[in-house]
Amino acid sequence: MRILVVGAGAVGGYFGGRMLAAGRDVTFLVREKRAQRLAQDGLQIKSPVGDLSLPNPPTVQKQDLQQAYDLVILSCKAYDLADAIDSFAAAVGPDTTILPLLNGMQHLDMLAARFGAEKVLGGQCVIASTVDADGAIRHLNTFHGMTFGERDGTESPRVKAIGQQLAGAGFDVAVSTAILQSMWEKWIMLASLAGSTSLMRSNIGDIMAASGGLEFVNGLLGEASGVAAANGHAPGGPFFERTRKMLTETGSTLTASMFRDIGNGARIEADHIIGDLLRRGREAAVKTDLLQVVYTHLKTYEARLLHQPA
Ligand SMILES: NC(=O)C1=CN([C@@H]2O[C@H](COP(=O)(O)OP(=O)(O)OC[C@H]3O[C@@H](n4cnc5c(N)ncnc54)[C@H](OP(=O)(O)O)[C@@H]3O)[C@@H](O)[C@H]2O)C=CC1
Ligand SMILES: CC(C)(CO)C(=O)C(=O)O
Repeated sequence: MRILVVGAGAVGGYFGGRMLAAGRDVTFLVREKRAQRLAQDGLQIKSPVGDLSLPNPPTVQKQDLQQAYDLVILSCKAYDLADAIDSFAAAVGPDTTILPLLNGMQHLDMLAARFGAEKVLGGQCVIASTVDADGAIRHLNTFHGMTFGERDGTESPRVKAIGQQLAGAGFDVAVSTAILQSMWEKWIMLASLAGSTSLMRSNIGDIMAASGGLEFVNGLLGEASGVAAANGHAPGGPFFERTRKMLTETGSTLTASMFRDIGNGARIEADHIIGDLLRRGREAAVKTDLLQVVYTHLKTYEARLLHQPA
């Protein structure tokens, strides 16, 4: 199976690198600077479950993409999505399947609009990884899983084939018959964690120590869950309880990558993770007051980034 991984960043570099090391036919679609870095230093993964050093990983840039691939794994940030879609379009043929790993949901609609709904799987990954200043992928804990499935919940031959191809490639793989529900649940958790830690400028433990902190996090989780329910994906009881416990744990040092990105002056997925949830909530007349405050806060940060020197 010919696999094109779009982006060799924290997610794509990690999973693509593991697949490559396991002998899968993987090529990374990259932009010029990343291509140069990979040619010079190779793909380096630093991980508590095992480092990898892959000299000369196969890369291609958009102007050289000529053939269709069997599987396109999409791992760009949401703010790069429109550009990435244009970049990998030449790799999508009649039999190509697209497996996106972005957080949020809106990318599914954008991909379906461009390539046809039947080409697009649902997908998500459980990992915490980042790209160091030297270009190496740093895996921050021991979780590394990828889950995907048909959006209509069927167990199609193609998801079985992809599951077989990715199994044994050095990370956990699961084919799901309820991938949209899983994606919504992850979105609820992430929007609540990213929203609260970014707005309150600290970790969950500090928010819990603050007057009104517990009520704020519970309120945000309630709003996000309300939007999901109004969109036909009410969070399951066990998921909700687990998430509520995790997001309200006294002394927890938990933060979201969005909080850390803000600290580093980096770009964030404000529209994809919070703005889109807010929009869907408004359309369904769900209470979204706290989400609105979070969104305004994040958009203010983005406005400030625009006039700060790089
Ligand atoms: N990192 C994590 O722990 C997790 C991330 N996610 C989600 O996964 C998605 C990806 O995140 P992450 O990997 O952290 O992001 P990164 O910024 O680390 O990686 C994204 C990569 O996509 C590349 N890219 C963007 N546009 C193009 C293009 N047109 N052509 C080729 N390459 C392109 C970027 O290239 P360049 O280097 O040129 O900028 C970059 O290397 C996000 O939606 C995120 O929310 C989900 C779970 C965990
Ligand atoms: C799920 C979680 C919290 C794991 O890193 C995440 O995706 C993020 O922080 O952006």
